[in-house]
Amino acid sequence: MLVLIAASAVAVEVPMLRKTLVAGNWKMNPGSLAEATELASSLAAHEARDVIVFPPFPFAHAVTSVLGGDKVGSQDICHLDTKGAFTGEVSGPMIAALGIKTVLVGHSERRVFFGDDDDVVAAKVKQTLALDDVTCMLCIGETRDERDQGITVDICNVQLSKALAGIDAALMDRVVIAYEPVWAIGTGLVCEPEVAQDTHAAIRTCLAAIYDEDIAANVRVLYGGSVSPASVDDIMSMPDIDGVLVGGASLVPDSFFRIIRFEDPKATAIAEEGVKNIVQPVSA
Ligand SMILES: O=C(CO)COP(=O)(O)O
Repeated sequence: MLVLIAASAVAVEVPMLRKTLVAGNWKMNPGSLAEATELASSLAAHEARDVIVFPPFPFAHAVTSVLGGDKVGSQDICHLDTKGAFTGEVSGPMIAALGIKTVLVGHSERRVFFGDDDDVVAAKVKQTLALDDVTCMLCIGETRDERDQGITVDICNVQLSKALAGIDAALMDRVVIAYEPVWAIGTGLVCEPEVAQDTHAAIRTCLAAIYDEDIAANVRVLYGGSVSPASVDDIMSMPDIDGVLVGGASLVPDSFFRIIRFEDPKATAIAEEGVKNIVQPVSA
């Protein structure tokens, strides 16, 4: 994706830069409200980049008070467009009432342990995007068995196509994809950066087929699965990886801070290239 910048009466091309995003999925952690607010408070000082944390529902209000709704996400959303007798469910409007601006949908733990199939995931995407100004972070990814069978891209394509069925192109600026190979989650087995890059590129190809090249180039695609301070820089050096969705390491402040401060060679290179282009002299 290239954008035109007018400088000194010439239009020069610089690559479009997708904004990076680091997200921490706390899952069913930490064990107390005091720990949750302490974790949130320690993060409040680290605002250099886009960062979002997903606390458990009962802690969401307190964490939002510390960090603000822009930096807090909901781990789930009810797939139904209603209120009423649905014990344990949390609706979109309830989430929005907290000022939360991002909802995680389709995490493999929801798919595997709580039966969120592709239809439920699609309904949750719809409920999220029906909320004003709320982003849907849609998780997709293959199991070990599916990778071994060589069907990783097929699985991602099916999950993407089904989750986004009926979602208008105009809403895609409120969708972030999180590619999380199931076998890499919580196992310490990070997907090799080049291997993850191939899948991210395939995800963009799929988005281009569903929508168009522009949307494919602009949607942020994050990687998740055993991301750590040791692996984040290599992962983030890949051209189609725009951020990371972190589980375990997001609960350890020093680890998460290091992840937030990942080295960003793409931004540096693009910034330098942009400056070079913008100062290029006008030829006679
Ligand atoms: O599932 C994840 C984030 O949603 C990844 O978890 P881990 O970083 O603990 O592997």
